[in-house]
Amino acid sequence: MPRKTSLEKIGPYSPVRERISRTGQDVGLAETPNPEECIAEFSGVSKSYTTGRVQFQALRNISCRIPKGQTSYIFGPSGSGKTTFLNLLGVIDRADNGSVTILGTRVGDLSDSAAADFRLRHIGYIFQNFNLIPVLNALENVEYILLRRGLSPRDRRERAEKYLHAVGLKDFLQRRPGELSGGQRQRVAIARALAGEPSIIVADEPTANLDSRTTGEIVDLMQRMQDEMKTTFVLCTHDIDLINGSGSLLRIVDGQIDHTERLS
Ligand SMILES: Nc1ncnc2c1ncn2[C@@H]1O[C@H](COP(=O)(O)OP(=O)(O)OP(=O)(O)O)[C@@H](O)[C@H]1O
Repeated sequence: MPRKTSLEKIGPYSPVRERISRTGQDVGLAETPNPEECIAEFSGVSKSYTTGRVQFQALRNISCRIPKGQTSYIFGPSGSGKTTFLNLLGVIDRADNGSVTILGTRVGDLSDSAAADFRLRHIGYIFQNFNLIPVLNALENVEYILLRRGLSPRDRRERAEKYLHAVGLKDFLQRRPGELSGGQRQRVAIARALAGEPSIIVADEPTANLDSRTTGEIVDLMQRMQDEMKTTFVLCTHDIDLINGSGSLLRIVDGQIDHTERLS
């Protein structure tokens, strides 16, 4: 029987088959990019949550690598463990077992204050509900992260303007989040994530609160920013339409990675 191509193995997600061109090569966990081409590695990672007396295993013995300078899509149905995965990669939470290594640092071994410092220096975040500070305007929202990183007022202003211009908000710098559309708010959040010039940007369902036209614009923007700046983006979604362009796909089902794919 002929060997199934990797996209055929994706099975019920037929839009992927239709929409994504590919190398046809199933990467396979053992063959995922060489360690030197990777920015992060999960090794035997498990994570469970306890509610009352019930324990739920959200991630089971996950091993994978995240390639540097590309977009990786963490794709899977609701409840499959995508956010849990992203929280470990974003150093927001710690694994129960196994290790998460980012830029050569086993982040689970860091103290709370060292983890906070690591997040500030290396990770940018984009959330589905934008998480902007309502009393600050667009410029100040972006400057705030740079203030925390110790940039001078002049450097903060220059850098915040540069990234807000890059995401198409040149004329909206003085607007507060409440005076911006959903798409514009997410553009501010993307500018904020980029402005810190982090090693990795993690984006958890970044278009979940946007209409389909705005979703397309935001997806294109993130792709363009990734192409131009060669930042590593890791984006989790249950929406196949977000998977656009090149990079890697990791599908999570029931807390396990059941498929990896190099996209082109
Ligand atoms: N803090 C928590 N306490 C208890 N259970 C949790 C907690 N966080 C997540 N879970 C459970 O762990 C599982 C994985 O959740 P997770 O949010 O990682 O999935 P997801 O793939 O991101 O889902 P969605 O696409 O719906 O956001 C789910 O069954 C969820 O109910």
